[in-house]
Parts: sequence; C-alpha cells; structure tokens
Amino acid sequence: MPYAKELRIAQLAVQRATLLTKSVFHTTAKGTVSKEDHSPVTVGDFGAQALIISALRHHFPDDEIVAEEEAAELIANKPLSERIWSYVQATMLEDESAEQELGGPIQSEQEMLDAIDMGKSPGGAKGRIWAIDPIDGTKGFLRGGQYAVCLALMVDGDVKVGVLGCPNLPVDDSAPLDAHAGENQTDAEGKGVIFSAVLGEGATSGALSRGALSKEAPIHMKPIEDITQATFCESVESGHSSHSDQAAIAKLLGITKPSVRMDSQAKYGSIARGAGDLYLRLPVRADYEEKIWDHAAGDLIVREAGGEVTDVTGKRLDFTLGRTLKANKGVVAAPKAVHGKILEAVKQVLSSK
Ligand SMILES: Nc1ncnc2c1ncn2[C@@H]1O[C@H](COP(=O)(O)O)[C@@H](OP(=O)(O)O)[C@H]1O
Ligand SMILES: [Mg+2]
Repeated sequence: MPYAKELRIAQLAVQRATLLTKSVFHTTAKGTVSKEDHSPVTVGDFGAQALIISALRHHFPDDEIVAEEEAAELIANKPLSERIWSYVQATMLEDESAEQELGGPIQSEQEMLDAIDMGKSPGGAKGRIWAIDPIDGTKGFLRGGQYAVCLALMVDGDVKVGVLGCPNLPVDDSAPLDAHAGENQTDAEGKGVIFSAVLGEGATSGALSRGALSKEAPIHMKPIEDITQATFCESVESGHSSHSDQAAIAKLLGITKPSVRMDSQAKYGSIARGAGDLYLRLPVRADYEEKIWDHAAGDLIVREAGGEVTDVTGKRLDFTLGRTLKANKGVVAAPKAVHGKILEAVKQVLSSK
C-alpha cells in the first residue's frame, strides 16, 4: 500500500498523543492559557504536539510540519513548561515495541520545547508537509465532550494520509448519533476510535485503546434515501459556524431532526462512518480563514468514505496556499450522491441574506 509507513507512524503518534490528552483531562489543572484570538490552549495541546512532532522528526527528518501551537509562551512560563514535561515523560504506549517504533521518549524539557517549535512551516504547494492539530475542539476537551487529535500528510498540496484520534466517540460505527453527542462523553467503556485514510485506499476505523492498535475495518458514508430524514452535524460553538444559516438550510431541505452539535473533526469522522449524514460549517465572519490543521485529515477521511467535501461555493478545499484555507469559505461535507443538492440549498440560503 502507498504511504504504509507514514500511516503506521501517524496512527501510533496519534494514539500516544491521545493518551497524554486523556491523562491531562483527569487533572483539575489543565493549565488553560488564552491565546491572542481568545481560543484556549491547554497542557494537553502542547504535550500532544511535542509527542507527535518527535515521532515525525525521528522517521521523516526532511518533512516540513505545520502545527497549531508554539513554545514561546512556555519559555516565559517555567511552571507550565514543567507541568507539560511531566505529562510528556509519563506518556508511553503500553505496547513497548510500538513505543520503540516511535523513536522512544523525548530526552529533556528543552528537547520537548524544541519539538513544539518545529511546527512553524509556512505550508504551501510543494513537498511533504504534515499538518497537526494536537487537540482540535479544545473547548470540547475542556467540557468533557468531543475532541480530536489530528494529523495529515500533504504531498504537493494533496492530502495523502489522514488520521483522527477521537477518544470520546463510540468505538461502534453503527452507534447512532443523538443530539447530545457532544456532551459528557468522557472516556466511558466502549469509547475511543481512530479514523484513518490513505488517498485512493479507502477510510477505516478502529478502537483507540491503550494497547496494540486493533484491526481496522473499512468505513463508508450512509447512502441517503430520503434527505428529510438526514442527520446533520455542526459545531457546538456558534462563533465557529452559523447555527442560524445551518438551520435555514436544513429547513429548506425538509430536514426535521435536530442537528447534532459536537466539537472538532469528530464531525468528519462521524459522517464518514455513517453515524451522521452531513456536516455544515457556514462562515460567521467573512474575514475568517479556516486553518489547514482543522480540516486536512477529516477532508480525506470523508472523501475516501464516499463523500464530497467542498466550501460553500462548491470548491474543493485548497491546501496549497499556506497555513490557512484562504481560497475557501466554510465547509459542506455530504455523500457524493446528494452533495449537489445540499450545495444548492446552501447557495440559496446565502444569496437570500
Ligand atoms: N471564527 C471562527 N470560524 C471558524 N472556525 C474557528 C473560528 N475561530 C476558531 N475556529 C476554529 O474552530 C476549531 C474548532 O472547530 P469546531 O467548532 O468544529 O470544534 C478551533 O480549533 P481548536 O479547538 O483546535 O482551537 C479553531 O481553530
Ligand atoms: Mg483545531
């Protein structure tokens, strides 16, 4: 299979980083720091990013990395840095040979800070570039809801490999999503799934456990026979996508079920496995540029599961333009057969505003 090594390392790196986020979740001091744009960042974001980058550096030293976080604020905050270091040191895969495969532990706090800062690539249209979101849906993570550890490899601007670790989604692909999918899912039994895809090879899901990764199964979007019965997913945060526009689109399509609100790229994974049908992300602010790390893995996983992912104008997401999707506005993800129909409704609602 093409990209077999990249996929294997990405899956193990995501699995290990997810373990760190789970142990951070169980402490009261998650160490929230507020970034310039007021989005939260926790000990878990920094620690997970360090672990993923150290594995990528070990195996693919020449690849570039675009990652969400930077070490600057940690260098100015020694106690926070030490706290992150203690989680990084304590996090290891149960499967010792897999841990060795990742290149073993990070050796020092300084090495950890250096790793965190290796994600500053400007991105672009050429070469091998990894995109990392160590905790996507940080707000969901903090409230015990959905979040995802996200990793994707782009080659010349094309997403080739995508992996999403979703510790609070059910393992069972056929478990229905209800309107409370994003609430208090905190690692109960039967939770934790890893979604993966390689371009041209399909998408899969598997259990995200502490031990060796289980055998994965192919996933597919659910064919929609009657659009009025569809379940659509949207962000919990009304600042990230327009709940009112999404409600208007659903109404126009005759959808009667309430939307399923959940944080993070768990939405892409959920529709890819057929637990939900559509994902709508209508822009709130005209000037917001979506970040590549918030979409690269999910975009590939949905497309490989039989879906189509575009922006609100019908253009494919364009990962060649740097750290953001500056040529796109919003996201519309749906099974191929109905995507055109959904897009018509999107355009109609937007043009009537
Ligand atoms: N105004 C905005 N519009 C769209 N997305 C935004 C936004 N402000 C922040 N975001 C992004 O929305 C992501 C979460 O998406 P969702 O709402 O689907 O959970 C955040 O990722 P992080 O949680 O990694 O910071 C952040 O990058
Ligand atoms: Mg994110």
